[in-house]
Amino acid sequence: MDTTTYDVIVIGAGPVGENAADRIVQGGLSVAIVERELVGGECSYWACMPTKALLRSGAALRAARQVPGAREAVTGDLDAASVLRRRDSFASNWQDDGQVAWLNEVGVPLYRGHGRISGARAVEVTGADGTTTTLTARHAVVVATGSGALVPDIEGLRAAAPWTSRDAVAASEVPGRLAIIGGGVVASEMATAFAELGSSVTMLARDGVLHLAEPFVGERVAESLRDKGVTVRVGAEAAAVKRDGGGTVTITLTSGEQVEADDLLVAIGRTPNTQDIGLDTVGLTPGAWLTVDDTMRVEGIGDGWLYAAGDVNRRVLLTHQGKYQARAVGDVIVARAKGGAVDDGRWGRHAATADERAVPQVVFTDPEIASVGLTAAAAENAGLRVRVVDYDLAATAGSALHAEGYQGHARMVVDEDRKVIVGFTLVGPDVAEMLHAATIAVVGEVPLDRLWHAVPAFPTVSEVWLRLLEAYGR
Ligand SMILES: Cc1cc2nc3c(=O)[nH]c(=O)nc-3n(C[C@H](O)[C@H](O)[C@H](O)COP(=O)(O)OP(=O)(O)OC[C@H]3O[C@@H](n4cnc5c(N)ncnc54)[C@H](O)[C@@H]3O)c2cc1C
Ligand SMILES: NC(=O)c1ccc[n+]([C@@H]2O[C@H](COP(=O)([O-])OP(=O)(O)OC[C@H]3O[C@@H](n4cnc5c(N)ncnc54)[C@H](O)[C@@H]3O)[C@@H](O)[C@H]2O)c1
Repeated sequence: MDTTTYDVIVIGAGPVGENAADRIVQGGLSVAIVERELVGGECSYWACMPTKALLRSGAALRAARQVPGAREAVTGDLDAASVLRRRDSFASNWQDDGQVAWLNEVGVPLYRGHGRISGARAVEVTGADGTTTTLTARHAVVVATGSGALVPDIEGLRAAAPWTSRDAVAASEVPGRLAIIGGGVVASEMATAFAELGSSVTMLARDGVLHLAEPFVGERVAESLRDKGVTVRVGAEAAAVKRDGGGTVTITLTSGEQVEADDLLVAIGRTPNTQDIGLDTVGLTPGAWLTVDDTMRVEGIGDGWLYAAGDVNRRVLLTHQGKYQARAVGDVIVARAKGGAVDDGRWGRHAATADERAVPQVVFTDPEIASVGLTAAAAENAGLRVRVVDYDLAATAGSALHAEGYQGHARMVVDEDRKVIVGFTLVGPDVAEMLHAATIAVVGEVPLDRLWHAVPAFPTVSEVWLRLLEAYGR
């Protein structure tokens, strides 16, 4: 058995592990990274990038069809084979050479294999050929092992070989009939993509469509899915699943009704990849999410050598937010190792403060949903004195130019005591790129009377900022 020592060991080379390692090297420490599958993680091969590639062609086609002049030039339907090929290229054909080359470039040695903590500051790596290498860390171990799809205990479900998000994202064919259990982000995006690619989709949205967002979000996405021919069944819950010899899947609902499909996607959330990473060797529970403080240090570990960033700590299951945590964790490990000052107060360099109240997210459905911070309901639940201002995005000059029949909506949630925006939601075509202005307003806690002087250019959809402030009373 080979034993090698580094300042820091990172387990998991997804976007978060890669970024943490990079930051640690930039800080002047040595670091090794352990990866059991593909360097780049879920996001690169089975999540963010390939899903957005699956959705982009449909969005481009819709956009062209909404503008006279361009509309006449578009004569056919989506070419599914071509969409899938483009998806393949955005998943780098499930090869990680490019990302491995990047690790080499930044000076991070890669250990391929399954990583397990084997005691304080020790990680055992088991390679595909069964050989083991023990890595020891002088300062810290960072767990960035991410999450996997959660499959519920529904009678017959596992035996029916359902799709998880990985299967949907990497599908080589478009199923004739696709049923989806779930009404969240994966379910909504995949229902959009497969409906546009030609599947007949049934969505079993037990708790509603995107039900944690502002209420108008789910309403608009559900309406648009129905317009695409998707059967959206809010409140429907699967009780049993069976796949027959011919391959047809039958889902029996708790109401007794049955839904038939060729494939069934389960998209009801995630489970942490912590079942087999040696948590028991340091007194933690295998299979549990890792609870961390604002510097991503795992709670309950002796002298604090263990950190967890990204999906695995459950703070926010988004790539950009995980990478933000990775920057904080990389920098704080370096600071602590070198005896430097630790800036872990609110909005400090070593704290992922934005995770609490300023998380931006774009859901690439039709219409797109772009949101940051708290919904009105969440702000009220947090005890804030809230004022909600709504505006019809279609009433801006920019939106009329952008597309014929543009439909959209904006909501600004104001903390009345501080006169700052704490939440912002946009629904409409191409609103994704408008989100960052709202993120800056929320994170910067920009007072509304100063925001008045941030004048949106004419004629853009961003003029909604002016209209919202006028509606507020400026
Ligand atoms: C379908 C889908 C679409 C998504 N779309 C978006 C989006 O558009 N935008 C967005 O921001 N987020 C999106 N997400 C969420 C995003 O994918 C995750 O938040 C992100 O991948 C988390 O990064 P991570 O590095 O924490 O984990 P992961 O990306 O899961 O990477 C963890 C890595 O650790 C490795 N690993 C695990 N255990 C071990 C072990 N014991 N030893 C060695 N290696 C190990 C894994 O192989 C993996 O490579 C999407 C998620 C899904 C499922
Ligand atoms: N564009 C993006 O940012 C993007 C895209 C896809 C995924 N993601 C991330 O990936 C994560 C996983 O997405 P997801 O859609 O799997 O989870 P989710 O948490 O977004 O949605 C899960 C849905 O399943 C429902 N549900 C839970 N248990 C159920 C059950 N037993 N039966 C039926 N329905 C049930 C919930 O009510 C919810 O609507 C999300 O946290 C999200 O942040 C992000």
